[in-house]
Amino acid sequence: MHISVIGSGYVGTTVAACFAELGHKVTAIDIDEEIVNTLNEGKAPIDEPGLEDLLEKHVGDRLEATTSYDAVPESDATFLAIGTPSNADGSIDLTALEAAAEATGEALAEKSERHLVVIKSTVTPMSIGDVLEPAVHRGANDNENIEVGMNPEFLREGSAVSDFMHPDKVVYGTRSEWATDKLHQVFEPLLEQHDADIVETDPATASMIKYANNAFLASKISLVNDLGNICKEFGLDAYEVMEAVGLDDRISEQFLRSGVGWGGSCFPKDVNAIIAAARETGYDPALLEATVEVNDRQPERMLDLLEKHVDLEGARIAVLGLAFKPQTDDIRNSRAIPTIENLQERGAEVAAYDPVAIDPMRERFPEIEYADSAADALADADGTVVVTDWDEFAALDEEFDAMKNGVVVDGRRIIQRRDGIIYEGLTF
Ligand SMILES: NC(=O)C1=CN([C@@H]2O[C@H](COP(=O)(O)OP(=O)(O)OC[C@H]3O[C@@H](n4cnc5c(N)ncnc54)[C@H](O)[C@@H]3O)[C@@H](O)[C@H]2O)C=CC1
Ligand SMILES: O=C(O)[C@H]1O[C@H](OP(=O)(O)OP(=O)(O)OC[C@H]2O[C@@H](n3ccc(=O)[nH]c3=O)[C@H](O)[C@@H]2O)[C@H](O)[C@@H](O)[C@@H]1O
Repeated sequence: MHISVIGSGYVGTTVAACFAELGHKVTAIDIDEEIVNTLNEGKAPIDEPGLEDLLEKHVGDRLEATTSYDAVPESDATFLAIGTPSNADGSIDLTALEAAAEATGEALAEKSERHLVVIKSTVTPMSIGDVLEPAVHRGANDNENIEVGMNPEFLREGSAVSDFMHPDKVVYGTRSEWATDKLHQVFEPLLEQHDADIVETDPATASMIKYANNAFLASKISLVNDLGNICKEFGLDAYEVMEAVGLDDRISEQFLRSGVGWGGSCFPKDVNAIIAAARETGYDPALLEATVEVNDRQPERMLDLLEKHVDLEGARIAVLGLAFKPQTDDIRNSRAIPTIENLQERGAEVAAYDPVAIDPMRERFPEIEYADSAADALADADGTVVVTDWDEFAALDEEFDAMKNGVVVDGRRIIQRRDGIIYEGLTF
């Protein structure tokens, strides 16, 4: 098959490279010329394990990038993987996706065979029928050969290629048997090599499945954090408790790591978007609001613990970890951001370190000190907080001896307790 993929960010580039690996001819389309040029050199515009190998293998052969939508009508199906950020009130901002949907429609206005346009972006259920389908059809001058479907994506940053190639489920959100068959032709080569459940449903339900998935995972972590905070008050270790709880198959051992909370480009925006969409209907999503509230409180709790041992006014505090999770330089909604803001409000001087995420954080906080290593950040520090669970922090040992006061508040349960430090786990 020939597939066009509009948008070459985290999802679009991964999807395009993986479709090529599955044997499809792929045209990747992005408005950003720099991204297109990078892709056509066989290089990855984002840092994801295995992605550049796939691009090197397929660019110039099965995979080509361009800024032009001309290849859209020549392809058999088009996937839209455009960002869906938040408005100031948390609701979904569809501006970029709607523009791309309309441009896709325009490219298909003269097409005389049936063509499937698939929304890959995460969008609120009603926005497909209310905004995106109308945009495609408006662009296509109501060409009746064009149909819109939904195929949500569940990959994680840091393991995007592997997650795409080994999904638990593939969701086909369509309005006709023809569209379901078309989507199945796209995924058949993947499903031949990997056993995944196929869910066949309508587009709105498909997009709600995506929100429910992310809301469930974010709420699971917030629940674990709430229980973890209670454990801490009782002097108990939430990790020991959750290890036992996770033995229950109905709960599962995954996503039970308590600490400073969830960040990233998706959980915060998606939980807020579904809350805003629910409120628009008049429904008050009380549990999801609590999910956000618990998450927002964790950095402050971490600093309250620190302040039990250190007067933060004028103190030098090392912040270990700036990325929203390990194996990425992505700082979007990282828990390091409220942690640093809060430290500044409390009068502390921040010495920050991360193996890869210093440059993006420097743009956000140009005024703080960035250390070249964890050891340098710890030197002469009055205290340290651990925000990201990078493996290299687990190996820290005598580096703590260079601290002025060896107070360590561990937001991720990654630091080994040792003599000479005052260790406080956030939930343990
Ligand atoms: N990042 C992730 O791990 C995941 C993201 N998603 C969802 O996938 C969607 C895309 O997310 P990302 O890939 O992270 O976004 P991104 O911001 O990394 O990439 C979007 C790309 O679209 C391009 N673009 C914007 N307007 C365009 C237009 N009119 N025509 C062509 N290209 C255009 C931009 O230049 C950019 O390269 C979002 O809805 C997100 O929620 C879903 C699962 C995982
Ligand atoms: O919609 C999306 O974009 C994606 O969002 C998440 O993926 P991602 O944000 O890349 O990363 P996760 O591994 O889920 O971690 C998210 C946050 O939760 C935190 N987390 C995770 C697990 C845990 O037990 N505890 C915990 O605090 C991480 O530190 C991180 O800040 C989902 O896991 C993906 O399935 C989904 O496709």
